[in-house]
Amino acid sequence: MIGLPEDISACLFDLDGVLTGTAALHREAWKQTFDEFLRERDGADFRPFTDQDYARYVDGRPRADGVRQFLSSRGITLPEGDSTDPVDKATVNGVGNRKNELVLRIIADRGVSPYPGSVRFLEAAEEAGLAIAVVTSSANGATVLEAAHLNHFVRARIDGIVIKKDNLRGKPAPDSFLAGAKALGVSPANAAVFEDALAGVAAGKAGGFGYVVGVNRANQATELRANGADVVVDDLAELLEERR
Ligand SMILES: O=P(O)(O)OC[C@H]1O[C@@H](O)[C@H](O)[C@@H](O)[C@@H]1O
Repeated sequence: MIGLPEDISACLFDLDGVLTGTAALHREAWKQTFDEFLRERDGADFRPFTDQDYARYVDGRPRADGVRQFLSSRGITLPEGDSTDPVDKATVNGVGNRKNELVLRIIADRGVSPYPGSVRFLEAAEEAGLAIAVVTSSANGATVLEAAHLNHFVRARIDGIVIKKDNLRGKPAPDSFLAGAKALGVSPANAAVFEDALAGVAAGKAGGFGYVVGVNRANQATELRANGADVVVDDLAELLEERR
C-alpha cells in the first residue's frame, strides 16, 4: 500500500537529501571549501565550483572520493595525506577535513530537519512491516539521524565510518547498499533504494535492487532516470498518494 512493488520487503534510504534537508548544507560547505582552495591556487579569476560540479563529482560519494573526483575534473591531483592533516594542508584529507569542519558548523548553527513527507513515508513503511536501513556515504550519518530524531525507524545503518572500516567501494559502486540489504537479511531483488544523488541511483541500479526511487531535490529528474531510477518523485509522500 505504499507505492512499491509487491515483492519489496525492505527499504534502503539514503540520508542527506532523502530523509533530511542536509544535502544543501553539504553542498554549501563543499562550495566554500573548493572555492577557497581554487582561489588560493589560481588567484582571483579562479573558476568557481558549481551546482553541476556538485551533482556530477561529489553528491552521494564518500568525502575523499568527492575531493578526488572534483579536483581531477579540473586536472588537479593531490597527495592523499592522512586523517590528522590540518584543514589548510593541500592533501585529499586536508581538503576533506576543511569541508567537514564547515559542514559541522553549518549543521550546528541551522539544525537538521527531516522532510515531513519522508517521515510520513517512514511511518507507512514501518506500519506495512518493511525493514528499514539507512545507507549514507556520510561519516556524520549517526549525528544527523539523531538530530533529526529518526533513529527509532532504523534497524541498520551503513555510513561513511562503516564504509571506511570495511573497505567498501563508495557509491556509485553498489557495495554500501548491498551491505545494507545484508544487514537486514534481504536479497537486493526484494529491497528498494531511495536516493537523491546521481551516484546513488547508479549504485542502486548496479546492485540489481528490486526498485530504485529517485528523489528529485535539485531539478534533475531526467538525470536521475538516466542514471538508474525506476521512478522519480519530488517528495516521498507522492508514493503514498499514488495508491490511495
Ligand atoms: O563529509 P561527510 O559528512 O562524510 O559526507 C560525505 C558525503 O555524504 C553524502 O551523503 C552527501 O551527499 C555528500 O555531499 C557528502 O559529501
